[in-house]
Amino acid sequence: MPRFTLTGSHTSLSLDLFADLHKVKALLASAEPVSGAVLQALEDGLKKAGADSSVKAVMICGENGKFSAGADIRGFSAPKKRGGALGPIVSLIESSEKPVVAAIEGVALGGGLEVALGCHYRIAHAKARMGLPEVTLGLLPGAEGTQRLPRLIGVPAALDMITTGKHIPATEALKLGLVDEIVEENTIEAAIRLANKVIGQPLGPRRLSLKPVPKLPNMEAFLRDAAVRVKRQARGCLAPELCFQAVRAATELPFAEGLRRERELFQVLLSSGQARALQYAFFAERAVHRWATPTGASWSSAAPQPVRRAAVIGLGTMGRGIVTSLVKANIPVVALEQDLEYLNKGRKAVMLLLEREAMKMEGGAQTLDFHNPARLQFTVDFDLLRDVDLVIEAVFENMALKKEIFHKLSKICKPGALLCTNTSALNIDEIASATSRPQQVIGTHFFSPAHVMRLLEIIYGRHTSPSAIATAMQLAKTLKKVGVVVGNCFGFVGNRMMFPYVEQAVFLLEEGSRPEAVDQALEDFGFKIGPFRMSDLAGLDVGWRSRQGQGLTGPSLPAGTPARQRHGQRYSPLPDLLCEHGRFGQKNAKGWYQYEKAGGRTATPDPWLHNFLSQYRDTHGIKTRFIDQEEILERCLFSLINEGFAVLAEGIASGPEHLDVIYVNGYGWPKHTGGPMFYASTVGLPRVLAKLQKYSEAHPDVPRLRPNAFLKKLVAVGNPPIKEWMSYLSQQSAKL
Ligand SMILES: CC/C=C/CC(=O)SCCNC(=O)CCNC(=O)[C@H](O)C(C)(C)COP(=O)(O)OP(=O)(O)OC[C@H]1O[C@@H](n2cnc3c(N)ncnc32)[C@H](O)[C@@H]1OP(=O)(O)O
Repeated sequence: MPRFTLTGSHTSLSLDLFADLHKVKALLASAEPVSGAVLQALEDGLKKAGADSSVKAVMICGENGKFSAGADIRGFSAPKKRGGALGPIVSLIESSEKPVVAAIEGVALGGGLEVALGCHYRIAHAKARMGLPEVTLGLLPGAEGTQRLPRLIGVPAALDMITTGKHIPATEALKLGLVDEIVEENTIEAAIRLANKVIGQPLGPRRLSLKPVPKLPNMEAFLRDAAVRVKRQARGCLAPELCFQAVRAATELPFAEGLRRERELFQVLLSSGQARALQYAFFAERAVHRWATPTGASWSSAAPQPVRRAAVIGLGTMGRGIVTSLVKANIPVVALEQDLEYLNKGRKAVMLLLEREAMKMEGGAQTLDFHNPARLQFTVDFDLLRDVDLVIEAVFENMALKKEIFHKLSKICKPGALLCTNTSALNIDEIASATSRPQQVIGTHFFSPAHVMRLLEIIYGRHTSPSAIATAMQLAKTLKKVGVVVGNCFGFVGNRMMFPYVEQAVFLLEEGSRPEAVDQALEDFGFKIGPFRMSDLAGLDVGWRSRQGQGLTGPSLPAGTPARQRHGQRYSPLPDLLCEHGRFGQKNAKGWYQYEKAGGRTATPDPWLHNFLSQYRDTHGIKTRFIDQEEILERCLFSLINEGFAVLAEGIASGPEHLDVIYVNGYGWPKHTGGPMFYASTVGLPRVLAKLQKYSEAHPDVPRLRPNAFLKKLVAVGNPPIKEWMSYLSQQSAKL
């Protein structure tokens, strides 16, 4: 059988849409409008195969063990490039009079999977992954995928894949009927065998466009529930809802009309700002992986050390999540606590988390081996840390305690061991000063719950070695997290930018707003959870202890300090007062809201709090005023963004995408806006500046509302695109 592949000897066919990753990257470097050429080559190839009577079947495969990662994402924002041209090619494949078999190895994603859906048969390697991730890029599968997939695997499974964009393993694809066969050995040979077998068999039943969408006994009810679910999960993101509409069209319209609807919806998404933001977020995540420090260290100059065994100190909320994360990544762990009581409590909690994770993984290829002491050992004996490659300290935020632990580690651990501190704000250099090896001390700031949240903020100190940074970045990858390398300052990047945001939220309460109004505005903007609900969840006492430590409240506050001022700046004692009234948040059923019980999750507005706020305003002579949603958003978001410019100007992060990746992955910032700095670029820096100026004039005692000099400079030079921002930072003003 003559063989026609998309790749191999027809190398030109493997370009762009059908490229393996290596090729996609190569393409990006070239200015050639290759996509059209590839589509043309495909069309020509198919026509040639159709016209050649010696060709009995066609096999489509990828190159270098990968079927296709889909369209070149950068192409969506390129001028004149419009998606959709692939659809007719997929139709052409399907209408072939000779059987076409897709041989799927590696990945078949997006347009790649849509090509496979046009084929009459699909065969996949057992390790292959498939998906329609367009929704994660703010799009929908616009090459007829929303109409073919439901016909093949049914509406519930298709809707799930298309609205979440998840990649599924070949084993699951086989169960769903997405592929006809999976093989452990050579996929291409197996595909050729299959093609030979099906020559001469009728193709009609294999053409998905001719199949009806499988009926459900309760399709209407199913779609109604699904619509509500998708909308709730989308939280303001357009793509999942439009993906849903396209799939619903498949259930209501004939194939050709469904395609028209798919194209219309695709165009709406393509021209939306959200698609641009989500595509920016895709590349931002990859950009932060290419870390560099002011001294020029990077992957190319620093090799990560292997982490064969790790230790975690402290089994509180963070430590438990970190242990779970390490076990899930198959790294043997020693978990250490200060005494047996804490150890037993921690062990129980870790085991519970791991049981739950094991249940989630049931039926999958991987299993969790955590009952074996060689994989997970609980101890109170520091000596067991002698031969670990890496230690993560996760005790509570107390500098003296952390220094004591690091001093001990420096004496006990083997010379090459990496010493990590899971602090959310404390000075890495000061912690490192307690050791004899500051080059091996690094901050690894996990986010709660640590086995779930994707972000790992990696903080280098003055003496941290490049290899320590590379090891921490490699660890992030092993833990399936996104590591972001940042410099050392109070709160690092994430929390430092969060301070002004929370500060504004509380000031808004002083001036007349309510927690539920502020939370609602920010949740409508797309945050997973507003600042007051978040603070109740985290526990109000955490911040209270920290402020006491900083001398901002509590017994060490000098007598006569004005209630609403610290160091000459505006300060709100509201959060302190709530704690003094014994309101610590969810843990004791009252905080900014009231809850059904201690540990309850349902926040209800609390008349006590409303009354307390009006008394507070009376006491301090504050005239209550109505604060609209616009002011809430502008003050909270723009003050956070303003701090972001300060972070960039000080060289704490090497680019705005670092800040965006941190916020999207660690702070619930809505990804479809790209992150705070990308959002600022879409709002327009002149507008951000003007608003900050306005609010700063109204609140001269709030320094964090004063527009940062870097922001002013960017406006002065004409509001350049985000990718050019860093070039306007003078060498002198940046540490980088
Ligand atoms: C009408 C026609 C419409 C078609 C719709 C589409 O096809 S939209 C595109 C759908 N495809 C995707 O969303 C896949 C995106 N890629 C990935 O999920 C992952 O890259 C991967 C394929 C699973 C591989 O992951 P891995 O961790 O191994 O590598 P990286 O993610 O680091 O990627 C390596 C480099 O390749 C670049 N890249 C990958 N896919 C694309 C792509 N589709 N377009 C452009 N570039 C892509 C990626 O950016 C990395 O390069 P860097 O230089 O490091 O940025």
